Amino acid sequence: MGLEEIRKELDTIDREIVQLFQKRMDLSIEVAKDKAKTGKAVFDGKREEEKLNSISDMVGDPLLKTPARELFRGLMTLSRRRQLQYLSEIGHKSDFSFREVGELSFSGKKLAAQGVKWSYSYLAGRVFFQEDSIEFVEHFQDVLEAVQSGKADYGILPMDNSTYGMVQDNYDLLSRYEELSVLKEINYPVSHCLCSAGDYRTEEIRKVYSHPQALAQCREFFKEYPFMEKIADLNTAIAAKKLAETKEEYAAVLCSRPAAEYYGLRILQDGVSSKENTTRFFLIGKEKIYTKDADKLTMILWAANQAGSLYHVLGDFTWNGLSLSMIQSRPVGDKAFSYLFFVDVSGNLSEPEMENALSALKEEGVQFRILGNYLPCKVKNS
Ligand SMILES: O=C(O)C(=O)C[C@]1(C(=O)O)C=C[C@@H](O)C=C1
Repeated sequence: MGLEEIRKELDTIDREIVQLFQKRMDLSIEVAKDKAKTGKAVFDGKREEEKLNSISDMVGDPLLKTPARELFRGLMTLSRRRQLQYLSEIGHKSDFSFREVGELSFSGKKLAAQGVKWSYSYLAGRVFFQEDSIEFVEHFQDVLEAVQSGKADYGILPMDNSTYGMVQDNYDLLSRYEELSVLKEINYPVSHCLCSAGDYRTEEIRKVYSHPQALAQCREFFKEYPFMEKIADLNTAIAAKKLAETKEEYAAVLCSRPAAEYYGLRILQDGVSSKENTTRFFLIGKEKIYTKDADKLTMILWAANQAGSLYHVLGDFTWNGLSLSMIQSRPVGDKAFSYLFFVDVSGNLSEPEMENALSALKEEGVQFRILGNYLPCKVKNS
């Protein structure tokens, strides 16, 4: 048989497959109608497992058993997706404990930020809050404690940096505060300058103080000056404030330009970090709310430690046409080499696609927590 002939036969088979596929999907609606009456869950794991086993028994070629299982798992996922779509069309809503609100209001509200004035948390917080509504705390955890206890209405935390990656401690912290949620993402351009208390040239500096993230974001700079000792501090602006007080000789800090100016330091070099260096901050609140224009959702997933579980979980998003922009893992802690996943997905909780994807996860018994559904905000370089 030549290629032309083979293709003709493939076309005939595909036509039959499409007809059967349509027939199967029509039956899915009938199943959904029945389940709407009886209240049975869309997902029936036992039935799916039995079906997959009988499919692999039916397939003669051992090499085709696993692909056939995959094909039918896909078909049943589509069937569930169609059923959930139908159920949401007839008014069945899932409760994800988040409420849609008109808009977020920050006026007259207090924001907790780590550090001191002109820290990057302060600068990012200033995008939405007046100077006198920002209260400083010492550690990142204190930010979450302040929101949890009601001492502050909101809190701000750096989560990721475009040069150095995730702020692991803050992801770990956020996973532990179940009552809190993410209300906004602020992408703030971060440009560090090297500054000292005295009149030095860059090559005379022997010690550089800053937050470990800032020191890491300037690693290209340190390659040129390997003799400089890098010393971690709680915050870039705290380091600047301390140096202004101690006036330590041949020492410098990496901090924002406004921090250097405010604490009266001398700028030896500006733009030490890369031009594109941007930090992603989360604005944290206590209410589980989202706005109509929210188009990004962050969640934590606990995927079972078995073959393909993460693949199937993520499949629920792709099957619903939702794109994943980030996935990062963190150790769970109490069990060696057990991980949870932070996932960013495009979409809004009130859209059927999102509702369907999350309902599918819920029905499949996947453990997850929505951290927030928000509209990201990008601050331009000043
Ligand atoms: O049999 C059912 O209960 C269905 O909903 C149908 C179906 C399928 O497409 O075969 C889909 C979802 C269930 O998890 C199991 C099977």
